[in-house]
Order: sequence, then structure tokens, then C-alpha cells
Amino acid sequence: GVTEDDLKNDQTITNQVVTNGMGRHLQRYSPLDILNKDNVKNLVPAWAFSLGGEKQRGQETQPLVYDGVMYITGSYSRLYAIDVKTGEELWQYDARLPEGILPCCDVINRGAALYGDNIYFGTLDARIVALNRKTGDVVWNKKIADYKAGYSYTAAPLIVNGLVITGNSGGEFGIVGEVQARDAETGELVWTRPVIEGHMGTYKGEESTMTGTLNATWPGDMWKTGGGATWLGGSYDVETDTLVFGAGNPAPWNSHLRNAGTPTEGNAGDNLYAASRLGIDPENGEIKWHFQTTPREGWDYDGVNEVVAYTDREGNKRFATADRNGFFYVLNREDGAFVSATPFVKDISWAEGIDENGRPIFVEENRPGNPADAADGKKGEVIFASPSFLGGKNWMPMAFSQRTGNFYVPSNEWGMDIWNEPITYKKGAAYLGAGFTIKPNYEDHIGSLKAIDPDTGEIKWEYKNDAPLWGGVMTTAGGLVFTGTPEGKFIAFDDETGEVLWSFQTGSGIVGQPITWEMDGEQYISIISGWGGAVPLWGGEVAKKVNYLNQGGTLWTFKLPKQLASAD
Ligand SMILES: O=C(O)c1cc(C(=O)O)c2c(n1)C(=O)C(=O)c1cc(C(=O)O)[nH]c1-2
Ligand SMILES: [Ca+2]
Repeated sequence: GVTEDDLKNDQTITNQVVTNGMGRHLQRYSPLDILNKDNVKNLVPAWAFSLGGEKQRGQETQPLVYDGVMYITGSYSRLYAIDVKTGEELWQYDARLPEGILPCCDVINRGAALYGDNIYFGTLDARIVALNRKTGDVVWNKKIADYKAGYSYTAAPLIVNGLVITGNSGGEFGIVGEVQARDAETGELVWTRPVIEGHMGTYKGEESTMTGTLNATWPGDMWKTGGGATWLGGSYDVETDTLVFGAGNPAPWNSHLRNAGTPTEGNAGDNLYAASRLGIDPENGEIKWHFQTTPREGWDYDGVNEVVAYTDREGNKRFATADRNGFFYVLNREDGAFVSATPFVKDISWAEGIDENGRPIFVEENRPGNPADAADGKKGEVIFASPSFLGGKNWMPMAFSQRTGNFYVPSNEWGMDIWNEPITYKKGAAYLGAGFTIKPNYEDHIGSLKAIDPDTGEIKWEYKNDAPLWGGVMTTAGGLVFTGTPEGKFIAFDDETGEVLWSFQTGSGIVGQPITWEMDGEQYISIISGWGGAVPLWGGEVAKKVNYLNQGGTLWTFKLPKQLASAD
């Protein structure tokens, strides 16, 4: 079965992919170079697999490959085991969701996790399931949280030292973000760590420590329904033995309801640890450090985007993250301390920049107005803010190349009209207190894949795409960058120039995450195609731009024709 060593060395053991992120640092970089800039033009499909049924939407999964089997998750909480040589189905598991689930952003799932003889995945009714990886039989099935209160689950779980570590979704319903760790064998809860100040963590069934200080950065009881969903899951830096999880938007969106008034301390009213990254001790769930990207967040700039551990060109150990708020941050890996921040999208309106402590320099006029100041007390001043609430970058993962030292970031250039409204918390009901319409910032593109030098923030090249980019990115030692578009194209770029070297039309929009592995001396690439996710549901004027795209659910696997592979 899959061991901790397999997980630790996922990047260098190139005949399998056993973690989300192709390594728990989430670099999504493969040292394989069988496929390269010269021969990628010959890439052809080896097999394709349809997810079948009527449940064809939003396929965001990253496949896993182990012991001759490929595992993918599908929309509506399904999991498939497929023969990696032939593309034939071995078994499938359908979680059969109850009525009344409340996912904010489509019926998606981003992938599974492997450990021992089990495969693990989370379901939209906020459960975590362990299945036998050979048979698909249920080993255990545990509740993460109450779906009737708006909790759900969409991320790939993370395995560290025999613990299955999960986050939660539901920030648009006033839930409380949390990270949980379970024994992988039994499913028994080991620790919990709520990420909003004032809530108690647990360790082996006992209360452990409170998160932050009660009422230090939240007014009144607002912390009790403060959001901060940990909905994208986390990464793990083995060198500092640290889990890194992001916390989403504070709830409700209307930030005037979360203003703690005249600050008595520097951070009163910041609403910790919403819109933050947290370094967590995997042993007991204690918080080691935090870095808040957007204090008293008011534009839905969830702070969940993936934190990637890497080593920079001078040998410094760093983390990088491209936040929804439009800034690309570099942090110190030892303590999460701020190193630098640079804009990675063009028209950021809510902040002038980031100061030397990593705190935004707010443009206060660009905070959506307080409904209490409006004549009717109902609709606060409408402002145009950029990036839009779907972010300069959303969930779709960037990749780091050890070959070029650059990050490849799937970003979007868009803004929104946004306003605040009064709202009170009601269990299981949307808890926004805001209205919005998304708008493109440019006529000819929204999507923008950018090669970014993390040392300087310089954008080395950019690929513009009409529709918003919503799929993951992967880099290889062959000098290739792979990603897909909502228009259905799966594309290989030159990592140095951004030149398109190859593309393939997959038949539906790509919102999935590519992988690569080696089998019998050949290099394979897989990507799932199936349009969906948040854009068509929440996308305002942008949704109209993409409403011609067809749903789907097909997993594609590519390789070089055999004679060409050996001839090159
Ligand atoms: O606050 C939350 O709990 C939460 C959860 C999710 C999710 O679990 O997919 C998304 C968001 N927020 C969100 O703000 C968002 O833009 C988003 C996009 C997507 C997607 O998969 O396309 N999910 C989510
Ligand atoms: Ca959110």
C-alpha cells in the first residue's frame, strides 16, 4: 500500500501520482522530460473515459495513479477506479447525496487521497469516506459537519503521518472554518482546529486551545458565525513539518457588520483568521503562525488559495501564494513571515499596494458602502471593484517550475459592481448581505495565464484567453506548461516564451487539473474535461459570455505514438 515515504517522494517517484498537487508542497512540477518542447507536437490520445449518467458538470478533479489504477472523483461526489493502461472502469462509488445539500459553487469535487490500502474523498454533504482502493468497499464513513447548517466539502483530503486532514466549505452560509485530522485506519478524530478567533480546538476528545483571543478582532458575537471556510484543503511542508491551510471570506460579506469600531489594538476589526493563511502543527492542530492577506475583508477575497513551498534561486526556503485579492505573496517558510507582494492582475482597485509588513494599503472609498448610511437603509453605495469576487485567481492551482524558477499562474482580469445590504444569520440560509455583478475588464480576454518570477514579481509572459481560466496548471522538466480552457482546449506552452506548442480540443470546458507519469518508458498526461464550477453560476455578465459551452465529463489520457517516442 501507499506509505508516508511514497507521499513524501511523490515528485521524484515518477511512475505514480499519489498526492494532490504532485507532491504535498503542491508544486505540480514533474522531473520527467521524455515529452519535451521538440516532440510535444506529436502528442495523441491513448484513451478516454466518460463519467456517464446525467450528472455531467464541473469536473475539477486531479487524477491519482497507483499500482496500475487511475482514480478520479466526479461531480455529485462520485469516485472511479480505472485501468491505467486501457481506460476501462474497474469500479465506481456514488455517495448518493441527501436532499438539501448546500454547495455554494456547483456540485464539484477536486480529488481523492491515497494511503495504505485505502482511498479517501470528501462528499458534498460534508462527510469523509474511506474506500478499499482495490474493491471500492466502504471502510469507514464519517461526518465532518452538518450539511443542514450549510457545511459541505469539495477539496482533496491531505495525508500526513497517517492522519487524514480535511477542511470544510460553507463560508457563504455563516459556518465556521475548521481543519480536522483523523486516524487514516479508523477514521477516529484526532484533533480539530477552528480557524476563527474565539472557538476551541480539540485534541483526542478533550478541549485543547482557543483559536486566537475571544472578541479581540470581531465585534460582539459575530465570530460565532464568522465564516473562514478552509474549503480548498491544504499543503504540507515536510522541511518545517507544517500544514498550511487558507481560510476563506469572513461572513457575512457586508464588512460594516464586522467592524469592531475604534481600534484599541492594531488589529481590532481585522476578523482573524478569516482571509488568512495558517501554519498548523500536524501533530496536535496548534497554530504556529498566521498571515492575513485581507484584514476585515469586504469583497469576498477568500484567503484559501494554495500555498506552495519552494526554494528560490538564492536557495531561500519560501512559500508563494497568488491571492484572490490580486497580489502574489512570498512568505518565509520557517515562520510564515512576509517577504514580498506584487500585483499579478492589472487593475487592482481596493488597495494601493502592500506595505512592508504585508498589510494592504486600503483605498477606503473602494470598500462597498454601509447600508446604514443609505437614505433607505437598505442598499449601500454601489462601487466598482477589481478584481471581482471570483478573484484575480480562484481555486485553480498554479504550478512552480524547478527548471525556470518561475510560477505559472492561471489568473482572470475582471471586476464587479458590488453593494452591501442588511442581513441577519439564519441557519442553512445564504449569509451574504451583498449583491454584485461581475464584468470583464477587457474586451478581448478575461483569462490570463502568467509566468511570474517570484523574486521580482515580474511577469515574464502572458497568454490571454477569451473566457475566464478555471483549470489547474502543471510544469515539466521537458520545458512544458500544461493547462486547459473553458472553450475546451488542452494546451502545452513553452515554459520560457509562452508559445503554444500543442493543443487538443477535449469537447467540453476544462476546469480540471493535469497530471503526468511514466509507464513502460513512456510519459503520459491526463486531464479531465467537463465545464462547470462557479463561473456559470455566479458570473454576471461573464456567465453570458460562456453560456454556449456544453457540459461534459470525459477523462483524456495522452502519450506519444511509440515509434515517435523512441525516434526522438
Ligand atoms: O466560502 C466557501 O466556503 C467557498 C467554498 C467554495 C467551494 O467549496 O467550492 C467556493 C467558494 N467559497 C468561493 O468563494 C468560490 O469562488 C468558489 C469557486 C469554486 C469552484 O469550484 O468553481 N468553489 C468556490
Ligand atoms: Ca467563499
